[in-house]
Amino acid sequence: MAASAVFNSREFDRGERRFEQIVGNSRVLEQVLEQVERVASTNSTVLIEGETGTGKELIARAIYNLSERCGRPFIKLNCAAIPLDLLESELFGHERGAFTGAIAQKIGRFEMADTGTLFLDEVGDIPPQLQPKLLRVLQEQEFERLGSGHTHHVDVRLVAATNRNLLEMVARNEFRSDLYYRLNVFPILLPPLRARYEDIPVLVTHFVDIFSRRMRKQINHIPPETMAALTSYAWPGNIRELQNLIERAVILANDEVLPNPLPSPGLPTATSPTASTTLSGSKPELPKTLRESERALILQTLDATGWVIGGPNGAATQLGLKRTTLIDRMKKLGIRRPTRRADSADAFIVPGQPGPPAGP
Ligand SMILES: Nc1ncnc2c1ncn2[C@@H]1O[C@H](COP(=O)(O)OP(=O)(O)OP(=O)(O)O)[C@@H](O)[C@H]1O
Repeated sequence: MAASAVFNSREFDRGERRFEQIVGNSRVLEQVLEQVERVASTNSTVLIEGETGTGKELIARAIYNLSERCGRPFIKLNCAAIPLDLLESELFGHERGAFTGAIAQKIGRFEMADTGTLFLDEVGDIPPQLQPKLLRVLQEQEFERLGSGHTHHVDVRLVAATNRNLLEMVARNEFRSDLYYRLNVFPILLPPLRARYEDIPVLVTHFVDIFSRRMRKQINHIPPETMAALTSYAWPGNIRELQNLIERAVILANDEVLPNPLPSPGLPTATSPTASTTLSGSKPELPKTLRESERALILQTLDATGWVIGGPNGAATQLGLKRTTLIDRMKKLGIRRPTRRADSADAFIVPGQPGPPAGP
């Protein structure tokens, strides 16, 4: 596809093609991949944190692929997808007759992953009553199947992922602190797509390439205004949402031109409930100039962070900027915190019009 030649992707430069499936050229992604390379060869537990759709599973597989355990089992379990009463047996297995319905012996994921890697997705969803058992297997590498007194010894490397804030869960007594510290040996934070918007053009061309080939459709042109719109959208569903919208755009494409899959402001949103809303639920604007794109991105990020500028979760960090640089840009772009007008509970002063300054 012609467009992929236009947007140069650093993934093609990575000499050893160690991260073939991971596309992006932002500094933050580079830093994540540096951490992956550093930890992969060890046997240490890794905790991958990030919003849904940011690529946590891809990172878990990359750790496995670069590790000495590559070629041995890679077993995955999404803890949120299994009913709570079945999770224990799913993890540790059971003997026949261990509970009503246990008509045969079952091997659990820890046993399946022996000598290899276990990827526990949504680890924050492990219920409190199971957490001590998980802690034990991580520390001692031993466990018993349900309904059995026989202790099994395993050699399993754990990679866990979560889109929840485990530290806050610890503070609320929903997650055991000893398990948290055991999981948090080597944390890797995968930032949301809106905090690495430099990755968007290469991801767009990557997915256009994949879907156009799959659908045997030629796409030769991505109009700059389409790319600008995609680059300034907040992507609450992250890369998964981008992937799905590009698939739709390829289906809709005519004359080898990729249409803008984001709904226009004011149009009905039936085709895409997520694509049509920002994190705050407002309609995305489609900027035409670079200045408008920058303004839209800053506004969306401020919106998503509740107008908090500083701190680890603030807009400046999310945008990869120093706090003072962001404040400076906000002043130049006339961005001020929206506020309610005294005469109407629902009316807001339009961002960019005079209003009180943003929060810290
Ligand atoms: N950097 C990337 N380059 C190419 N594709 C990516 C990238 N990151 C994510 N993807 C793709 O986006 C989709 C979502 O990624 P993945 O399932 O790894 O996200 P996740 O964070 O594990 O999501 P969840 O929290 O919902 O389980 C997958 O199809 C994955 O291949």
